[in-house]
Amino acid sequence: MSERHPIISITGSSGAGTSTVTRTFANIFRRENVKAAVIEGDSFHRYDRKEMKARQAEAESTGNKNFSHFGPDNNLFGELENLFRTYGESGQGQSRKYLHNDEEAAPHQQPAGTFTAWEPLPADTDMLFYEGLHGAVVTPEHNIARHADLLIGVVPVINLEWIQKLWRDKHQRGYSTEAVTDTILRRMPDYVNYIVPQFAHTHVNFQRVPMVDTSNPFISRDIPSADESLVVIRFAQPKGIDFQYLLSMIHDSWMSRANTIVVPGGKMELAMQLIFTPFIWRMMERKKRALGAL
Ligand SMILES: Nc1ncnc2c1ncn2[C@@H]1O[C@H](COP(=O)(O)OP(=O)(O)OP(=O)(O)O)[C@@H](O)[C@H]1O
Ligand SMILES: O=C(CO)[C@H](O)[C@H](O)COP(=O)(O)O
Repeated sequence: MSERHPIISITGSSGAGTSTVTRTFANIFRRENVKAAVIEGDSFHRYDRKEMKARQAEAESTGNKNFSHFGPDNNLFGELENLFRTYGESGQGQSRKYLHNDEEAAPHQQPAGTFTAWEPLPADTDMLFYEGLHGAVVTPEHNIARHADLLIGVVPVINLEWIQKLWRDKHQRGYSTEAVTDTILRRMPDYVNYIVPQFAHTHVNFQRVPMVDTSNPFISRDIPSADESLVVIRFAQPKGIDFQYLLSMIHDSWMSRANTIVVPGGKMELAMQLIFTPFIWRMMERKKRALGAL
C-alpha cells in the first residue's frame, strides 16, 4: 500500500475477462488524465511456451498430470511481489511482455510464445495497474495482495469462464477444443488452490452470470451477450459505498445483499466507471498530498 505510488490489481482466471476490464480502466485513465504503468500478469510466467511444453511432457512422464500456469512453480511470484514492493516504495520496477500470438509478436520481431526483454517501467507514472492471474495471491512464501491499494476480482461463473476461454483460445490463439479442454483439466488443482482463494482478498468482485443455458460450455458456439447476462458486484467493505447513487444511475440494478448490487450485463462498464472513478480521484489526491503538491 502506498500513497505516493498506488497499485490497482485486477485478478482473474484465464478467460475471465481481465484484459477486457483493462480496456475499461484505460478509458477511465484517459478521461481522468492518469498515467498508469500497465503490467500483464502473463509476463510473470516462469517459462516461455517451448520450455513450458518440454517441462510439461517431462512432468507427465513422471506421473504429474497437473503441471500448470496457475501455480507457484511456473510463475515468478517472488519477482511479482518485488515489483509491487519496489513500485510502492519508489514508483520504479521492471516489466516485460509475453507474446501470445503472431499478431502480438510481430512488432517485436520475435516468435509467439516468447517473452520480450525485461525493461524499466516508464518514468513518472501515477500508478501501477496489474491485470492477470495472480494479483491477489497469498501463499506462505509470498503476499502479493498486501501491496495493492485496490484489488478487483473478475470472476464469471465457471461455465461462462470456460466458454470465454474456449472462444478466445480457439479464435484468437489457434487452439483446438480438445487442447483447451486438456488445459482446463490439467489446471484444476492449481485453479482451486491458487486462483480461487484470491477472491477472498479482493475489495470488489465482478461476477458475470449468464441468463441462458450454458450447461455444456464445450459445445457452446458463442459467448452469452451482454443482454443475456447479469453482473453481481460484491464489495468486501460496503462502508462508504454510495449504493443509492449507483442504484439511481444504473437502470434496472438492484441490491441482492447489503454489500452486493446486481446490474444488467450491458451496464458492467458503466458500473465500473461509476464505482472506480471516485477511487481514482481519491488515490490521486492522496498521492498529491503525500508528495506535498496540495
Ligand atoms: N463482459 C464480457 N462480455 C462478453 N464477453 C466478454 C466479457 N469479458 C470478456 N469477454 C470475452 O471473453 C474472452 C476472454 O476475455 P479476456 O481476453 O479479457 O480474458 P483474460 O482474463 O484477459 O484472459 P487471459 O488472462 O487468459 O489473457 C474474450 O473473447 C472476451 O471478448
Ligand atoms: O493462462 C494463460 C493466460 O492467463 C495462458 O494460457 C498462458 O499465458 C499461456 O499461454 P500459451 O499456453 O498459449 O503459451
